[in-house]
Amino acid sequence: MAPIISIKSLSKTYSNGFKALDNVSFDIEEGEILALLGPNGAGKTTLISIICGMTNPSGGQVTVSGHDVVKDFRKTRAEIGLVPQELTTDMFETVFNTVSFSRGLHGKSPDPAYIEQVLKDLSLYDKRNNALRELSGGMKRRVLIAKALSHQPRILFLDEPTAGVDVALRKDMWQLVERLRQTGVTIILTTHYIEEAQGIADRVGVINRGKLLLVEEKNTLMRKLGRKQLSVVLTEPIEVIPASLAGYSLALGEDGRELVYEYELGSEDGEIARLLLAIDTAGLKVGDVSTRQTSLEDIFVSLIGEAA
Ligand SMILES: Nc1ncnc2c1ncn2[C@@H]1O[C@H](COP(=O)(O)OP(=O)(O)OP(=O)(O)O)[C@@H](O)[C@H]1O
Repeated sequence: MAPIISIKSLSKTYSNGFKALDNVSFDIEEGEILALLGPNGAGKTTLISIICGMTNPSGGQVTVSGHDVVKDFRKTRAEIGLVPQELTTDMFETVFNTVSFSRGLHGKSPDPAYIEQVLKDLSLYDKRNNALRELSGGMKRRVLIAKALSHQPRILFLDEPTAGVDVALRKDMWQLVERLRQTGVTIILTTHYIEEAQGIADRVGVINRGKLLLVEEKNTLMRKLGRKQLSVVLTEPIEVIPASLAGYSLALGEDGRELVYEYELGSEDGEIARLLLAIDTAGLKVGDVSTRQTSLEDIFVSLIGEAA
């Protein structure tokens, strides 16, 4: 199947000479959830702005459903909903009118029943006749999402949707993303809450200083770069690791009570049992054992560190 979004050799140099994107190429498949990760200033918003036709690229091309985002702006923009980081709209307008108006801007005929449903889905229905200035920060965030969904887009961009929102709203947002995924909407999100991306994304892209470092299936990435740690707490401290355990790459904790063993995911077949037996044979008494798995955040931090 042809990708829904295709990005080829995309570059962006701002008028002040700053290169925000450098030769970025990748495809986005219909129906997937892609998490774009990167530190502040990496170029994520610039990339999203170009795909949404709000910023012109300096080089390269982006197509949405086969249409060029610059030449066929109206066609491509109609397929996209964008949830920006901030609400910039008339604060005296009501919630319902704001969202309805957004639908009209994308050239769709009015559909009050659909707008009502969107407001209900986002727990905004009770506030439909309130002016935006009367809403809390969290509710304004919900209005941003309602606006982005007002014209039934096939693609939804969420730029930092959960930054600065409370736990309940974050949960609601991820549930909404999950519901939209089930209806076949393609979702691209940026977030600094990497553990949330780990939970919801099908694929992960990492951008740093305008360059795409990788884009990969989340599970493949976790398998390739993920590691596990086994921590064995001893009842009595030791000064050195016994020679009989030299075959295992063990690290001894500072207090001499903890042996840490790192291994690759998927390679644990029988190895842990052998190690525990070897520890016992070496005369060490085990008080506690625990494991820890590398998170997407650990992988992200090491990727960004390597690229620095
Ligand atoms: N209009 C502009 N003119 C000049 N430089 C810009 C402009 N817009 C963005 N930049 C610069 O381009 C770089 C990328 O910015 P961008 O907003 O795309 O990053 P980001 O990855 O979205 O960051 P964040 O996570 O902080 O939102 C930054 O260094 C930023 O200062």
